[in-house]
Amino acid sequence: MSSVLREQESAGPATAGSSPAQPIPPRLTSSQRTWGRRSPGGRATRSVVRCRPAVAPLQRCSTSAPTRPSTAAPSPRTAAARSHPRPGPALPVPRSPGARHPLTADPAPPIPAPPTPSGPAPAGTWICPRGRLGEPGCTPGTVRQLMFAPLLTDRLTDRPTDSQPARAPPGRPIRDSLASTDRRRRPIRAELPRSADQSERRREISHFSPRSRGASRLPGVPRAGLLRHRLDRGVRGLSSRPGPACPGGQWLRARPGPTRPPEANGRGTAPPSAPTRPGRQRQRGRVIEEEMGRWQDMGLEELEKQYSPSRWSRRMDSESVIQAHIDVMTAGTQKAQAAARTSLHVPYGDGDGEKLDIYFPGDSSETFPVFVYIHGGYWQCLSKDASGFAAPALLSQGIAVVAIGYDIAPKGHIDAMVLQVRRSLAFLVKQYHRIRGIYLCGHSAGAHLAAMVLSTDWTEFGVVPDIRGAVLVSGVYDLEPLLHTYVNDALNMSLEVAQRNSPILCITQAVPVAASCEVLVAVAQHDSPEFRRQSQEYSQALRLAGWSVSLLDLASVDHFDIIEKLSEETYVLTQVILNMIARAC
Ligand SMILES: Nc1ccccc1C(=O)C[C@H](N)C(=O)O
Repeated sequence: MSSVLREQESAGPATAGSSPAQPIPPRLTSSQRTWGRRSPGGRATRSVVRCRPAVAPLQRCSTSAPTRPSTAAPSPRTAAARSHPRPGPALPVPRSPGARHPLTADPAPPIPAPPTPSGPAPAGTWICPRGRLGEPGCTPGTVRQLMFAPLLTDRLTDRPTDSQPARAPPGRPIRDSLASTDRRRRPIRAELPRSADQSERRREISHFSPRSRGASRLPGVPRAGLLRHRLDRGVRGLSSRPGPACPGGQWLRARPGPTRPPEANGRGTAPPSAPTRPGRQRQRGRVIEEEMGRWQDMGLEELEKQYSPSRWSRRMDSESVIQAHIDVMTAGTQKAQAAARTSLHVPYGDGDGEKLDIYFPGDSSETFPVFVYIHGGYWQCLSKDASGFAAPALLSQGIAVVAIGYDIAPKGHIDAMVLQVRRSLAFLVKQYHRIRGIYLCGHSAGAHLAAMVLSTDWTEFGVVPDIRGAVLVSGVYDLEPLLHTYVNDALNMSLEVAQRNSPILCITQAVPVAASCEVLVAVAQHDSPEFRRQSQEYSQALRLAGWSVSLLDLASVDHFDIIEKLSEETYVLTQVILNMIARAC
């Protein structure tokens, strides 16, 4: 181990050197473990699993799952991404037993035997193997529903590369502010051949999913051109009181009003009460159907609401849910630091913010998988000091945790943040030779940064991190809509910056080895429709580029507790991550 990474013994009694690193224990039945695996030949699988943390009564589940035809035509945006100057991540990592990692001095350890199935899945586990629903491993109460991603076409347009930020003139929808570029754009359909099998599946899905009648997509995500989504009424307005201080940065709070003058950062004004299209409402608190358009057609007020995750939580009001999030993440991290052996504030660069925290599993003398967490906070809030909360659940399974720090805005610029997280990974790989695979995880803005890491050309870094999995939780993958919201006040992105930092525009064609990196895109039921759409479209685009991707729609959670609960060993996402690591080890 490099001296820079030598552990500082800050271990508490619980884990310090006590338990030897255990191989990740089996948690799922053999059929369950096949969930999300790659199809023969390395083609990406496509699966959307809607799941519920608690055991829920089985509604119905289908019995077969088609894979995307391998002859699928790439979307124009994917095609554009392929010609992007950045080449795809090449991950030439030997996986055979006894092989040497090209970047380590130590021989790679023998690959442990896959976990043996032992009994039924833990309560609340919902994982469904593709094509095996209905088999013994897929028991009533474990599966809510299985759906397939739709073929989203309306956002798959080619983009201008203007360096001028877009503006929304007063009283006009965002779309009008894009007129100079948008009118030149012709929406290009990226439909894939639709087999009879797929049509059949859509019928099955709508039959089995009464709450998503006729929709073969995530609820809340638009059908091409027209969004018919359901959401609870009772979205709370925001208080005008100033919010609590946000550790690591300024307080983030969406303003209720859109009355701001046009500014150089790309935001413009919008009508004070830019109406969304009329929706059909039932009673307060009950499910409604509402029609909305693309983000370009939204008024600024609606767009700000869509990009204010706290306004979609059903647990608390906007300010409370953010404050609770900060508190929970910080307290969880402190608890983890008190119990684990750690190396804190390890510099990976010269900048003040370029530090990372390492949490070591009980026995770190052997090689171990590393879970690298990139925090969220809209690139303006939180820090690595609130990023160790998931460590206890992972350390106990022999997985090290690394929390990455980066310079948030306004000090940090989005280009710099992307570079920092890339450099932090390169640093880890160069400095520490006992890493047995990296599993990236990012939440919200951190998911964006993690997604940018996936499209890194590592040649300029001199190393190729062995990224075997990526878990992208409630992320933003197309930054352009943010240009028109309060989020860009601190980020100050131009259209050009937003585009070159939009993962959906940087997707690289998966090469066979890169395809062995499993990507899990997770989104919360109570994320906003725009967040949900972004997750769906990004996962779809990755899949079309040959990546192995699963889209996970987590029921009964919002933008914040979807990640907070990672501190719980029994939480479904924790189980998915453990399972992903077990499969890849
Ligand atoms: N993702 C976060 C993580 C931590 C703290 C805040 C956020 C936010 O997104 C704040 C945003 N202004 C909101 O209205 O929800």
